[in-house]
Amino acid sequence: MTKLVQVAVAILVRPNGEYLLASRPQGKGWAGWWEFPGGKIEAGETPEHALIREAQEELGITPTQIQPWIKRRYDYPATHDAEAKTVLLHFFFVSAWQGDLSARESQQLAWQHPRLLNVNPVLPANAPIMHALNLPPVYAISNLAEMGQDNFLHALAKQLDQGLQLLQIRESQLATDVLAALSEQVLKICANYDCRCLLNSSPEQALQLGYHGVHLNSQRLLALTQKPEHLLVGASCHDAEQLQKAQVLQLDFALLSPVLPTQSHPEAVGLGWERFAELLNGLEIPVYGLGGMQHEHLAQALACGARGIAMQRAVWQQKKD
Ligand SMILES: Nc1nc2c([nH]c(=O)n2[C@@H]2O[C@H](COP(=O)(O)OP(=O)(O)OP(=O)(O)O)[C@@H](O)[C@H]2O)c(=O)[nH]1
Ligand SMILES: [Mg+2]
Repeated sequence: MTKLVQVAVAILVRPNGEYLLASRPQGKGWAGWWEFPGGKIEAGETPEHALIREAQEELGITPTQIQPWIKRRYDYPATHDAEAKTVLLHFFFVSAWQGDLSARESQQLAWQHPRLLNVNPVLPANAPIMHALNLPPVYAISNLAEMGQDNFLHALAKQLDQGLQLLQIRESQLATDVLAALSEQVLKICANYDCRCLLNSSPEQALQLGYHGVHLNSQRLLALTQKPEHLLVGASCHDAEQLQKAQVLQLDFALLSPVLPTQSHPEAVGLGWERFAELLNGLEIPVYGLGGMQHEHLAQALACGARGIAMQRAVWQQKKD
């Protein structure tokens, strides 16, 4: 049996979404590969303590805002410079720290834009993490039925100004020509921002209307045999079987709902956070929680291992800070 190594891993994030990678120094196993700063949890340490100690040792900073995220197990084979081992990685987001950041172990440091990874290779255990970081923590869903088009476009402009990066247009009640006109307007506004738009429809219609992506409902997901090309693809899931299907097809992300009771499906009880976390455990594709979500639920969703939250109502209301 190989040994199990517990590791605390820090994803340092700047307000603009960039995150920090470091190269593994010469002399360590997998030297030259890129990773997040961090290291082994020592006996008697909590993962948080190890995270802070490692950030001090490797970067000369003390994290002050720490958010637990995914735990991930990975089996490393033996290589020319390292023995075989199994790691249990405890990932944390670190969004604030004290001290001046510097490379204390002669490692190289590189800030990465979430969508333009420009260093390689990254440690193989991190592949699904890099994939998840391609996506932002908030996924907004349109709600014309309740808001009307003018209010929606107004609220959209405001959210784009505040950094919204992922949007689903979910308006299957609209006639084709009305949807086409709305889509043109939305895509035009979003083009001025770093926001990707998905249409809740068929891949064919999403492509035809010029969307960046398609969002499949669970029925479309279950009927799908191959990931549609040239589109960012998300899918709505309600159980383990649907999540598995989204993973097998290597979709870009899944939406799992309803986490909490919601106005749109008042008859549904909601999975609850515990079941939500259970369903996410071990999954390799990024997942958003949907159903009764408010901005303040983001930390809880991340702690369950989700990439973030999806909102159809609260996202269009002004954030209370
Ligand atoms: N720091 C870090 N380690 C990772 C990541 N992904 C990943 O698989 N690992 C693995 O987790 C283990 C971390 O050990 P480490 O060698 O960095 O430990 P350390 O900083 O305490 O250094 P040490 O070698 O002096 O004990 C390594 O096996 C490494 O391959 C990551 O993103 N960051
Ligand atoms: Mg380390």
